[in-house]
Amino acid sequence: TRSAETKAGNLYELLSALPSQLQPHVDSPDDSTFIHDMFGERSLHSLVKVNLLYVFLFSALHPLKRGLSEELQVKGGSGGIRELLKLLAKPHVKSLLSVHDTVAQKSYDPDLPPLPDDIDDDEESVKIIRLVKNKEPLGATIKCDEHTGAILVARIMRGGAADRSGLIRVGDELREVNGIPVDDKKPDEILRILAQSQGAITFKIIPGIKEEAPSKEPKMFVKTLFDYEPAEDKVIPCKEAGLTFKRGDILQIMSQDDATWWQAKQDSHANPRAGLIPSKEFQERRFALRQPATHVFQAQKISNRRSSGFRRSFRLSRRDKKTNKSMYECKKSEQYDMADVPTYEEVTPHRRQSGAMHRLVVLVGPAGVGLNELKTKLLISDPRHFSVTVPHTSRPKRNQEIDGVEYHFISKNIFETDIQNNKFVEHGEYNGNYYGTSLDSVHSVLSKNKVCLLDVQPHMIKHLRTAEFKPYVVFVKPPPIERLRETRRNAKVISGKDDKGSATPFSEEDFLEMVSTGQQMESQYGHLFEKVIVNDDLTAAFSELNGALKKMETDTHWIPIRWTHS
Ligand SMILES: Nc1ncnc2c1ncn2[C@@H]1O[C@H](COP(=O)(O)OP(=O)(O)OP(=O)(O)O)[C@@H](O)[C@H]1O
Repeated sequence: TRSAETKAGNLYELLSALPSQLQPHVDSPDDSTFIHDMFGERSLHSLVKVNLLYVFLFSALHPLKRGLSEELQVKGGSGGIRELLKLLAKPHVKSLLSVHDTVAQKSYDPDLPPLPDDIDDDEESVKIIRLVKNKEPLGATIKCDEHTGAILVARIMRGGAADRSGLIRVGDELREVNGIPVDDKKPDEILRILAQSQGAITFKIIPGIKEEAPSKEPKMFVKTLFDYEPAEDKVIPCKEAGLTFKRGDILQIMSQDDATWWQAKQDSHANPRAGLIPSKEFQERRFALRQPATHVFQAQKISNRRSSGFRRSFRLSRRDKKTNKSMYECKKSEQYDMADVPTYEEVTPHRRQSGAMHRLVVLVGPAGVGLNELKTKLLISDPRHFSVTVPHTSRPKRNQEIDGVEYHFISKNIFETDIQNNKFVEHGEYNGNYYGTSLDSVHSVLSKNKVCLLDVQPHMIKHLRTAEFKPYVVFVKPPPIERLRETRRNAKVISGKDDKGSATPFSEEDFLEMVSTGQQMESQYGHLFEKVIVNDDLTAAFSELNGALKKMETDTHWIPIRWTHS
């Protein structure tokens, strides 16, 4: 027994070491937890122990397998043998060994039922299918044919149990489940029978005439631009078959055969089973039907607040500290654009080739959140790598200023023509003069192979989303108000209401506005943000931003596929 225990001890060690040995071959955290749980199971350890004891008794004492007790008795009376005889005579040891034998001799091959003999001649092609059902759903949906009333397989979920079996096809007609005829039953009742069935389920099926051609569509990935919870979707044909996702998740589209319900799986999950998601067209349609009145109203409300809450400046490039704030009002239309219903965007992995132009870094956030502070820190940290644009203005040049350094000075007429010709990313008016950031000024930074840091109002992002700029949009978000009060105790905000642009400590109203504007921006434009950084502790926020930008340059990121074929 000691030797058996030593073996068992070694085996336990082996069992406990296995999960970490297997770790490198396991991709998903779910699988890793499963392996840990399985090898850590006490019942598995006990089984090993029983088996070893058995093996020890019957192979170590070989050839005494039969009539072991008698043989031992013949051998006579050492203390050890007597003890072993006593042990073997105990009823629970006897039952344990007989259980072992029963289990070891059992055949676990599926036991298929005989073919039913009542098959009609014209039902030659009937299929009897037996699937063993575990906790996993079957991965098929059924429907009642409008004309014939037959129960048909409506959909096979890619990667699900039915799909993997390869035995059930879309269009197959279901005749019986576990011997129960289904032709007089409604799909709901059949689903109930299926849900109640444990273990093996037998289906009698008439194969559909049209065999489903295996899909040869190329792999398509999308970034989701909205949150989806099938349990809350009143029209999904089968809630259990739905796929939950959060805005920003990357999904692989497995089937678009159905115009309303696509099949997709989470790219990051190892689970091969697809789930139902609303198709792009369907989601757009129902969004449009649901929203019209509220959206116009919301857009109006937001744009009223935005004149102060969404303000931005060209402060970094200016030397004149006195008038460096809120110099212009936004002129572009900020109406909600119904063409931009956020559903899915087709994406593809992208990695910047060394030496290739950098992606444009677009920073957005509510006024006062710290965009300038973060930008300045980046510039100081590596002035040869990061840069900002030089803005244009129609105001007269001051003595100490140099054209092309603080500003590009141009006349009001030229400024107006340039506006007409869409030469500006953003422009505005302040004290009777125009100010603006031109597209050329962005090109100029990028062509020097520098990372261009540009802060804009969030509604401008969509104009920058081009193959050339491949913008990497960072949203700088304010922390909760209690943290703002704490961290900004000594900070100054340049008041937008005050023409002199004097710096004053943040007021409670500034904090409230910052937080609420931040929330509005996130809910309206969040689908366009690639990175969200909470500017709580400044040093932490800066290092997070710096880290994200390094990754942007070296790692593979998902970008819209339309940016790759320009
Ligand atoms: N994490 C932080 N902790 C403490 N103070 C901060 C933090 N971030 C920014 N500040 C301070 O808040 C003030 C406003 O920051 P900053 O000017 O960078 O904001 P902004 O977003 O550029 O504002 P605006 O859009 O109005 O120009 C500055 O005094 C800045 O030093």
